[in-house]
Amino acid sequence: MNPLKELEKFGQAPWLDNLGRGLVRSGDLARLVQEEGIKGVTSNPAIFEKSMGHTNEYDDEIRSLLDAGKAEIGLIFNSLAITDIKAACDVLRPVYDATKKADGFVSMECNPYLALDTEATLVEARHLWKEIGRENAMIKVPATHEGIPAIQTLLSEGININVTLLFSQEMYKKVALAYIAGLEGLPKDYDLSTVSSVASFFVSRIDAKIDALLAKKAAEATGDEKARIEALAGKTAIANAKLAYVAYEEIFSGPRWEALAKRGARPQRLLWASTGVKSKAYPDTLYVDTLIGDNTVNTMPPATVEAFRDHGKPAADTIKADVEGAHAVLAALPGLGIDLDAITTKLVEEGVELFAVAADNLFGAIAGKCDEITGKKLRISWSLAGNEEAVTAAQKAWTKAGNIRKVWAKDTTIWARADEDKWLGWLDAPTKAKGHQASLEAFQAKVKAGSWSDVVLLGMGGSSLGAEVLREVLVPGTKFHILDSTDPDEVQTLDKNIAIATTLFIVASKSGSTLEPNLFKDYYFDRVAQAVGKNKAASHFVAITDPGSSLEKDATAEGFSAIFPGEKSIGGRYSVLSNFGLVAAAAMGVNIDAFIKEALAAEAACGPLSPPPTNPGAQIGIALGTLALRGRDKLTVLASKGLSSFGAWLEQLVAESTGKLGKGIIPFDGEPVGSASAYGEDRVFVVLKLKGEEAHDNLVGALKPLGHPVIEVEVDGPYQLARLFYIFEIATAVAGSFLGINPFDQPDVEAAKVKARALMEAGGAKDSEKPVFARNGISVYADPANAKALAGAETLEDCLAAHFKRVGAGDYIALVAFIERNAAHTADFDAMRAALRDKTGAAVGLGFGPRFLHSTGQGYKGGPASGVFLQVTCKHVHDVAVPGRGYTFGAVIDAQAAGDLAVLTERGRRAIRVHLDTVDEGLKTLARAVEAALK
Ligand SMILES: O=C(CO)[C@@H](O)[C@H](O)[C@H](O)[C@H](O)COP(=O)(O)O
Ligand SMILES: O=C[C@H](O)COP(=O)(O)O
Repeated sequence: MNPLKELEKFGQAPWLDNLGRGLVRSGDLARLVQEEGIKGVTSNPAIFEKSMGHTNEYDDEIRSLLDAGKAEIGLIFNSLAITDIKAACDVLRPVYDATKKADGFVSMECNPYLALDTEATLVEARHLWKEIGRENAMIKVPATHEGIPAIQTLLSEGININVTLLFSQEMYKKVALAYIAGLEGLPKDYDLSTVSSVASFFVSRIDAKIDALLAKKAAEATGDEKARIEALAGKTAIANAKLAYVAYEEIFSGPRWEALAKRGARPQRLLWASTGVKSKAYPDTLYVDTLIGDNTVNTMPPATVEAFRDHGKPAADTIKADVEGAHAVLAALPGLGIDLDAITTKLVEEGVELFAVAADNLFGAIAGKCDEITGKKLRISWSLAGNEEAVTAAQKAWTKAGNIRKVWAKDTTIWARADEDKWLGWLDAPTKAKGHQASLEAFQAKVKAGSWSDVVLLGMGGSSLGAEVLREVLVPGTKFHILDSTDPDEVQTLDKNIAIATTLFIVASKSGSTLEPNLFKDYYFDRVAQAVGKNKAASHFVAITDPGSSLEKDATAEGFSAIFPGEKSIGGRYSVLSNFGLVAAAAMGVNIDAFIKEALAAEAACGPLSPPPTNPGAQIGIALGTLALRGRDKLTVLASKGLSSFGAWLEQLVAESTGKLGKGIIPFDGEPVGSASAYGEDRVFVVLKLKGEEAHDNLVGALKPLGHPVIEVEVDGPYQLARLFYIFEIATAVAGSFLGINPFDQPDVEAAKVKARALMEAGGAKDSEKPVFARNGISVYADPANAKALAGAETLEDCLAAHFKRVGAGDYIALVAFIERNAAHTADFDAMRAALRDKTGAAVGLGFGPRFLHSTGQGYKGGPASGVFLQVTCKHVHDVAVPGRGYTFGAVIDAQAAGDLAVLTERGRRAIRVHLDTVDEGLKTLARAVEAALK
């Protein structure tokens, strides 16, 4: 007779420790059940890793899940695994029926990441039980200290439990008692025969550990002692199992148990797991032959099933043989310095870890499959220039610590343990956007029907930069304008470019209280009222603002045509995939459905179960964080034409998120490209590329051999912009963890705002101090500390030379200009940036005020003290009054410049101001002077 089938006679059920789609589909499992006497199936993360990660058997289901928009890795895994478990349950159902619910079970393990979390295990186990929906399923919960209470609770809810990762007698007893207590917790009239449980006692792993120690001891011993030690090899695991069986017989007898048995309860069977031999020195059926006993299970890997069927030795109660000898084996260990308790404790820890690693690999493999099936639309390539090891080690550490899951669990311990958990609403912003896609599309239709000649978005920083990128990348040339400057020239330029009577205005401000958008609103409301009449003006206005903000109140009172809510748990710079970007996108004619789909794909790719090696956001963040700690903290953005606007948004995200407490990654966007040798040792390059476009390829090619780290991200088309937004949000949050800061506050933006407000209240900024230099309509101002550095300077060139002479290794330069942001001015500054970079070797940033105050301004003031600043202000020849405020835009921008400089100098930063009486001409003179100063 087939030895496998014979086991039944001796009360043991052979189960198969394997599951996969092919096994079920091919009919092999049914054959094993019908012909070979297999009575159950166990699965675990390592088993699923083999079947899902290394076959194509799941491709069809993955494809249809992806088509249905279900791209999250955990969701895909659960769906694939549950399909298999259900199918296997159906194959085993005849066994379940024939044995009157005593056998025929299929086990699915709870997510191993939850092994040390009672509450999460409960949620997961209940969910799996419900989803599988089969009476002959078992949910596997590990026998950790946290697992035991969950096991008892789940059993008391009538859920079948396979208790896994059991190694010690002590834990086994706790598990058996938890089973009894669980059954006792069920209602008095509950049919206890419907609840089943097995206690999976692991075998071969114990021998693997102990034998190694014995071998060491034997090597040190001689003669009889050596022989005695050698004779112990391959004995501990079996001895341990024998004693567990003794405990089993004790626990499942006596009055407490009998009371339950009378109500139909079945004893919790001991299941021998890990029964494939690990050492070739042992017979391959060792852990079956020796562990046969009444009411037991042995779950065997396929090779052991085959071996036992071929030459197994079924016999009655081998488990009960020589219990004395088993005691003697275990008693001999302490004398050899082997602490079995310590080893079994370690084995549980390792078991949890091993399954977590298997899950990492499994989820990574699923992520890889998804990319393979959909065709990877976002590709990352690296050249880490000597930092590979550090980055890989960091990636491993992040995987091991489960830090991506911690990000999603809003666990503040990975940042600065501040209030980071309150600012993570952006993590599932794409999912939420999908939920209100219809309202966005309705708004889009309304805007279209309105036949507006122009749409203008009024806002700052996080409320406007995303919209700017959306316009430039997705609908370039559209008459969608953005105003984010208080410079009177810039306001007037916009005025000239729009038809005021037929323009729709979107006032965007999360807080609703930011000065600039409120001034813009007052100004344009007045202008529209003049053009179309006071009572019609409000119909030309829409607001995007957080619920309860002052802007919401004003917009409601004034009767704006629509008010879109922001979300309080999403800070401005993380808000582009919420209404702040999406309402703007709708207004400018972006295909909302296509955009949200791409965002959802990124959310899925960066999800909690997407481990760092396959999680694009985590990968970039870990690299940026590691590199920053190694001195590569000047993030230089190089982009292809179609993505050239992305850098401005990225600058805000990175600088405002990381630049604080004297630390930070300082971003540089739009710096004119130079020769590879012009870049310092403190750079890290992020290259953004739209497929088919070139992104400074020659420079990038030359940077790598010079040892500069380069991270290249290529996307297939413009709509993958949504992925870039999301991935860099994750990357920034992850990089922030490396710096140990809170990536969601912006303490130093406020400092400059306070100063500017105080100046306005005091009647505006005034040049009370004597300039250090003044000639031909250009004057240079400096506070006493900075003036010292300019001492003796007689010309503008002298001042600049003395100022920039202070730039040292690792420093950066920032040109901050409170003048109109336009192409001509940018070109003049670009010339200065290139010259300064080439001469000093420092990274050179450019920011137009007040726009940059809501962006890089945070990093400049709060980040490392390595900045050297040149502020440029100008005289306002044609100033513009802000209605109802009693002051002009010119006065505001002057106060903002003065406020910013005051904070910089207060903090001891190297900063001077150059004031231009005539901006266009003055700027050209300044550019020439910079050039001359560097000679
Ligand atoms: O379901 C169970 C135990 O309940 C099994 O799948 C159990 O996890 C496996 O037997 C073991 O993980 C296999 O262990 P090993 O052979 O890798 O040491
Ligand atoms: O980045 C955010 C800006 O400081 C603007 O803030 P706000 O949206 O509250 O107006």
